[in-house]
Amino acid sequence: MFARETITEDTWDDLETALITADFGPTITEEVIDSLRADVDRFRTDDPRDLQRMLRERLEERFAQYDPTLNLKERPAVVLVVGVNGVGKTTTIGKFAKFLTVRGQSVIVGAADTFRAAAVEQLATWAERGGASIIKPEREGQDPASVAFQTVAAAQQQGISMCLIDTAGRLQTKGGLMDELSKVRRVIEKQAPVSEVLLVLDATTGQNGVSQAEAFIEHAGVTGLVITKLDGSAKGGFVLAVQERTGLPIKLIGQGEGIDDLTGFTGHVFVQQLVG
Ligand SMILES: Nc1nc2c(ncn2[C@@H]2O[C@H](COP(=O)(O)OP(=O)(O)OP(=O)(O)O)[C@@H](O)[C@H]2O)c(=O)[nH]1
Repeated sequence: MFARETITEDTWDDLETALITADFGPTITEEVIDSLRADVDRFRTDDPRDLQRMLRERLEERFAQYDPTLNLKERPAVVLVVGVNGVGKTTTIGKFAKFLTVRGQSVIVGAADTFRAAAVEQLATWAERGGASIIKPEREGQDPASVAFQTVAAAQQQGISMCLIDTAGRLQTKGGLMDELSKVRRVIEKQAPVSEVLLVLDATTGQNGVSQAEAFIEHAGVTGLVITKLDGSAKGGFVLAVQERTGLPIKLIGQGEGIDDLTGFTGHVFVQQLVG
């Protein structure tokens, strides 16, 4: 598209297809194309390389509306990780622990998803890989809020700087889940403020995944998003669509199943990768 001699009607058709295929969604696609057509007219250019540069600028402007900075100033900084089943919460916590430990932080993880013993063991494995200690429930089905409480208490007693709390992903009834989460939060806040509530979304589920997570967005006080499985999916546009749809900034992205496959989010870098 950008390597052609000139900008033609085919260029616009191809650009539209590319943006839709990358999961920007129809609204962003239309707005971006309309504004690029206006720019191309205004600057009287027919050079596809100008179009590529202008596309980069348009997307960067939109990303710049959101601040991806993690708020981890409190000690301990308590981070609740929420999201529906299978989106990559446990994996993300392991990767995030590693992300923080290599930056000199000490990390403790709380297994507040207490309903599946296997889930607790999976989290323990990831915590170990990430260099974090872990607080596990004493028995299956223990009140998640009490595990969260013990985790924050352990962080305070041991002077650990970061506290990552894994929560249940089941979408039982919306009411039940939200009651559970608000109890976890209330109990934590008796000891320490909650610095971040990160909602994990799977890029491969696209806009459907956002609908499934709506209850969290409405009721869990989410402060930022983590987008997982961005590797191997050509769905980078989802990253912008999801920010604009939820009004929430993306703070971390997962691009693989390995412990090091989590990075902070920089709109500028992301657009460079996406547009070239
Ligand atoms: N390719 C890829 N796979 C990922 C990524 N993040 C997680 N996964 C995979 O997604 C699957 C589910 O990850 P989990 O961390 O178990 O998801 P979860 O949300 O904790 O799941 P539940 O505990 O069942 O709610 C695993 O097979 C992970 O390896 C990623 O960034 N890229």
